[in-house]
Formats: sequence, C-alpha cells, structure tokens
Amino acid sequence: MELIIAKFGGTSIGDGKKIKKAAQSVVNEYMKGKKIVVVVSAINKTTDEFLKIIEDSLGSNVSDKQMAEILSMGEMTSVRVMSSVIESLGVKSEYIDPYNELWPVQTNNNILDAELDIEESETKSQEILKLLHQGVIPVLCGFLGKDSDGEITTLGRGGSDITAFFLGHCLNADEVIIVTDVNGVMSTDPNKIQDAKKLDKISVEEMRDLATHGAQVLHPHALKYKDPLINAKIINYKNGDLSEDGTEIVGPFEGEMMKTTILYPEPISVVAIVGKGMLKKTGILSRLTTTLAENDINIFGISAGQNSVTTFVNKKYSMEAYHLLHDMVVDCGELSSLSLGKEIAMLTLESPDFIETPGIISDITDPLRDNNINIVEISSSQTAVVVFVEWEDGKKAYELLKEIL
Ligand SMILES: Nc1ncnc2c1ncn2[C@@H]1O[C@H](COP(=O)(O)OP(=O)(O)O)[C@@H](O)[C@H]1O
Ligand SMILES: N[C@@H](CC(=O)OP(=O)(O)O)C(=O)O
Repeated sequence: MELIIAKFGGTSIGDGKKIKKAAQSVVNEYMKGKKIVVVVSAINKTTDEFLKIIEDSLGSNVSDKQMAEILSMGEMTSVRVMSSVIESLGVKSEYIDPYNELWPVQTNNNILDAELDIEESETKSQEILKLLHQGVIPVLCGFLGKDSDGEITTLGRGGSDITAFFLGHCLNADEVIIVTDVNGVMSTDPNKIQDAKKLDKISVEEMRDLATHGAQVLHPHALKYKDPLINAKIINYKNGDLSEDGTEIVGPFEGEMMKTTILYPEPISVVAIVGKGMLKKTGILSRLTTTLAENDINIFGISAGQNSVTTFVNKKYSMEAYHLLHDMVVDCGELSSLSLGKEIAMLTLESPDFIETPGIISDITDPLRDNNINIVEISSSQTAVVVFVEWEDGKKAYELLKEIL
C-alpha cells in the first residue's frame, strides 16, 4: 500500500478554514487506500510571534532550553488541532509530539540547531509503521526533535521540511508532499516578480542550490534525506488536493547523497586580461563572454578582480580564444593586455554539507599544500568548490581531494 508523507507549512494551515481544507485533503487520500503521515509546522506566523514575545520580554536573557520549549508550543498546538480535525472527519488520528513515547526524531543536544541522530531515529520510526497498519493517521510536529536527555530540540528555522524528508527516508515512503502557499517551485519568488512561471520539474541538485541561495520554498538541508526512489513534489494548499501535480523534485541522480569529486579529464587553459579599474567599466564581462559564445567556446570558470579578469577554457580552444580576446582587447580601448597561461587541471568538489562545514576550504587546501601542490585558482559556492592546479598535479590532487568527502 502506498505511503505518503504530507507536510503542511505554516501558511497552508494559517486559520481554521485552511486547517479543515488540509485535513480533508489528507482524509481524501486515506480514502483512496493510501497510508499517510502528516507533518505540520506551527500555525501561520506563530514561531515569528513567539520570537518577538521572547525578544520583547526576555531579550537575551533566555536559555536555549527555554527558547526551544517556548517555540515548540507552535507545533505542539498545530498537531493537536490537525489531529482533532481529521478525527472530526471520521478517521482515526493520533498526534505525536516529542513527549509521546512514539516520537521518532532523535537529535544531538545542539538545542536550537540540532543535528539528526539518523540510526536512532530510523529505529524509533518503526513504531509509526505500527500505527499506520492500524489505520491511524499519525500527525507529527515538524521542526522539533528530542535529544538523548529527553529535552526538546529544534532543527532550525524552516526545519519542518527536514522533518518531512527525513521521515520519508526513515519510513521508506513512496512520496513526500510539501504543501505551501505557492503553486510549486517557480522561475523566481512569485511574491517578488508576479509573472513568475511554475516549473513542472526541478532536480534535487538545482533545488538544493536555489534553496541555499535563499529561496525559502524548501529548506536546503531537507534534500539531504531525499532518496532517489522516493517521489517528491511541492504543491499549493489552495486546491485542497494532494494529488495535484505542482512541481516534482527529481533525483538525486549520481553519487551517494550528491557528494562528488571530479577531475575534468582534459587540460584547461587560463586567459588573463588586464586593464586598469576594469570592474568599474560597464559591459566588459559581457563583451568577453559574448565573444567566446559567438564562437562556440565554453567558459569553465571566470574570476574578476579590480584590474584583471581570468577566464578558463578547454585547452583545445585556447589559441582561438586567445586570438579572439586579443582582438577584443585592442578594439576595446579600455583594456591593456592579455596573456595565455599554461595548461591546468580542474577539480570540482560538490557536497550539500559544505554549507554547514566550517573550515572546508582549509580542509581542501591543507593536503594540497602538504604535498607541494600549487593552487592556481580556487572558487567556492555554498555547495561546490572548484580548484585549479598545474596539469601535472591533477591526478595527485584528485587522489588527495577525494578523501575529503
Ligand atoms: N523560486 C521560488 N518558487 C516558489 N516560491 C518561492 C521561490 N523563492 C522563494 N519563494 C517563497 O517561498 C515561500 C514559501 O515558503 P515558506 O513561506 O517557508 O512556506 P511554508 O510556510 O509553507 O513553509 C513562498 O511564499 C515564496 O514567497
Ligand atoms: N515553525 C517553524 C518551522 C517551519 O518549518 O515552518 P514553515 O514550514 O512554516 O516554514 C518556523 O517557522 O521556522
């Protein structure tokens, strides 16, 4: 029998009518013969309101334990309301909060930004399966955890998405459905640009990058627990239909939990262009990229400083790029000179954990330094680090860096 996890964000259970619509949508799926686990956030902006009350009444005079206990009341309330409304619609339901002996989400004791204890939670989750077999709809608090001392912890703001995907993993669910206040993942935040378009599909890798750059439609850490075989989608609460399409999140496609180290198999060349104060001049980068694009030359990386821009291209096309960019420099008048460097190797390290790993750059650079490997250039984002080294050091660097992930 199909098992789904349905997570309702604060806005989708923002008032009594919305809660009733949400509960009805759950019951409708149950009536189709599906097993369903419900995860709820705090009603509407309750967590923000609690934070304001704490700020105004206690300032900084509040312990992490007190903070977690106060904030937890948001989800403690919403599970009780949701479960009662489901029961009022004629289906057995049980709310499960961290004080309940069936509570599955175990964490470490980093109270306000707790990390999941995966093994312990996997074991505890099996109790939830028993409830499902009895035909009960369990309703669990999102965002909350419990540490080994039995204290309440929280998974950080927006953490209910983590709860949903993590339970999906622990219970080996068929699908995780995130119910929110937009039609799915859009071409941008629809509250900022109104004619944003809905995407039918997005990959885990793209969604993770979008989320780490601030699109709060999904918590960036939630996708760490998205197993490739578990379907996932983001839908709007407005239609009250958990079967609607929304945006499907597909993947991850390669590598365990998307951690990879790749050595690009061909040599890369660097073309460096200098020009005084070039970043203050408009259109230089666009001219450079257009010149190469019009000649079908792919750019692997680009880094810009006050007086220079370095561009990384496949060595095969480097002479052509060099000549094209030389013509551009001479023609432009605002640039001085350019040089073509020797061949280098490009290594890309990707991991969703980078965002929360202090010192990751030194973890990467230390072994290279210890082995006398010079870094020609390095660039980093929240989930990827790209390192350029001399071509002859490429393989050795790859062996060292693949140990890091
Ligand atoms: N690319 C995007 N697509 C859809 N929504 C986005 C995007 N970027 C940002 N958002 C915002 O994410 C919000 C939904 O997240 P959130 O407010 O945390 O919902 P919930 O309370 O359901 O968890 C939307 O209201 C929208 O403003
Ligand atoms: N209530 C918590 C957890 C959460 O995930 O909320 P939402 O799903 O509404 O973003 C918060 O506001 O941070």
